[in-house]
Amino acid sequence: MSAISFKHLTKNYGSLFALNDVSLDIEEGEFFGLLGPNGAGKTTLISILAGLCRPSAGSVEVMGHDVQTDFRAARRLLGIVPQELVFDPFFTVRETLQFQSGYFGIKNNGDWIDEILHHLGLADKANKNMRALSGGMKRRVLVAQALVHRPPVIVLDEPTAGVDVELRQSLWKFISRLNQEGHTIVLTTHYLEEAQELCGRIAMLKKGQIVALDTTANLLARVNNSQTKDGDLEDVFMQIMSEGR
Ligand SMILES: Nc1ncnc2c1ncn2[C@@H]1O[C@H](COP(=O)(O)OP(=O)(O)OP(=O)(O)O)[C@@H](O)[C@H]1O
Repeated sequence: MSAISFKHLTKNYGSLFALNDVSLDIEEGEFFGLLGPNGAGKTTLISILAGLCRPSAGSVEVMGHDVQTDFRAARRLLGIVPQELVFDPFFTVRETLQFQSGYFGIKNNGDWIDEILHHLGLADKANKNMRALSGGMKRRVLVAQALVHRPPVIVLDEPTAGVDVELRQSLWKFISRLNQEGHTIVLTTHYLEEAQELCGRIAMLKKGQIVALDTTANLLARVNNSQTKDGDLEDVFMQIMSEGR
């Protein structure tokens, strides 16, 4: 069974097709990268997956559960780290995570919350109000929030935008560990060197369509190395995006 299965997914706003007949299967245990320029449709794809946006046509399943007809089961299997920082400023970090656990009907989640706080370098911020945190710290809480219910599938939408080097490294170490433990990871990022280092397989989106889907190694091998630096995903990306213009 696939971790995530997008089936003939289309989303249009009038004549603008944010997604145009996208089909894609992400297998259990993969570290998968979703790349594309601004406006390619990455966030739309994730919003439909999260049940925040309805497709115009097609469907999505998370481990066999349809995100529309079987929303609760599908949502429980997913941990989503959104791009935008949205919080209740009056809660502390710990309260935010306890509240999120309650949303999934989980009680006595303190040990796991402590573990997440520790791995994300948030332990000393646990009792601070959300409004008192810096942007980078708030982003760490977003990651923590996505993990409170121990979801097998974790989706990160540009998690390192505006984040310092130290957090990037600790975040990737933690996420890689979760992947090694069997979690499926889906990542969107504009930092191609991160995708190159972390992702086993990559889909590239352009104007709502998949224009490349392959292992990272095969994508890197695609570009003629006499023209480019050896094995640089940025060159591959630029070449693929310029094709068929
Ligand atoms: N509510 C909406 N109404 C109209 N058009 C929209 C709406 N939401 C998204 N779009 C359009 O759909 C297209 C895909 O947007 P989307 O946010 O999915 O791209 P993205 O790949 O996530 O881009 P970025 O890298 O900038 O985050 C864009 O052209 C965008 O302007």
